[in-house]
Amino acid sequence: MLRIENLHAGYGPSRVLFGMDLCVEAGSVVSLIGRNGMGKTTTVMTIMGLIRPTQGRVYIGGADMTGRAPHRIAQAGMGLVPEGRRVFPSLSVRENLLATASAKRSHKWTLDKVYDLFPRLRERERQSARTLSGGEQQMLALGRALMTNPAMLILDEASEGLAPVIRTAIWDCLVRLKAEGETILVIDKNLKEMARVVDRHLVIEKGRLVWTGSPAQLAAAPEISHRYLGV
Ligand SMILES: Nc1ncnc2c1ncn2[C@@H]1O[C@H](COP(=O)(O)OP(=O)(O)OP(=O)(O)O)[C@@H](O)[C@H]1O
Repeated sequence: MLRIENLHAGYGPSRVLFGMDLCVEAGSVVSLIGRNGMGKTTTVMTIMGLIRPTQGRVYIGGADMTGRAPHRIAQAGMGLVPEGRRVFPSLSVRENLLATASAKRSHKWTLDKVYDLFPRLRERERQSARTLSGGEQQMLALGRALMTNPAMLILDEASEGLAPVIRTAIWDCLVRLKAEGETILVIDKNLKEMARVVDRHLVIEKGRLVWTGSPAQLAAAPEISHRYLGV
């Protein structure tokens, strides 16, 4: 579904990615993990067309999408739940969800289906997004990404800064999405929760892929967690 090869990118003179590789097969859930500042968000921004790589390629569904504009990447099926949520604060919950709705690729995700996944959003349908709690805003950001009927979802730190009970609700939701066959790339720090849903971890260190394996393989290799994750 998504493949990046030998990606080099950064911010002006400051280089962050040094030959990053990554592959997410259709129907799988893959994590991108690594210490702070190693280039996870930069990888996502380059995939989404928000940063232009200086070298390397991004393939989506087999098509070379390197350097394409963000709206073209979204049309190609990438649904991003960005770090920091960024819902439209003055719009209602319902308006936020309808703002991104697209039935171009599939009709799978509708308002009703998102409300079934997150009943709290149905209850707060007419409330403006700015009045939602952090956890509810995160649910809204995820629901909004689903309303684009993406071929693949990317979640950047979706459970960051949320109360434990809300965090669990977000992970439960990812388990459900996986069971429905969604393809997901998830960036997070919570290895324990991720082990419930992730097929494969990808570990990034200084802008390149250094290790890949299942949650069980990672649990059996404490030196990897210690060296690359600082845990
Ligand atoms: N807009 C920017 N301009 C310049 N440098 C940036 C910018 N955004 C990020 N960086 C730098 O790029 C490097 C990689 O940052 P990135 O956000 O990709 O890391 P990350 O792995 O996602 O980390 P975190 O877990 O802290 O979010 C860091 O050194 C960061 O300071």
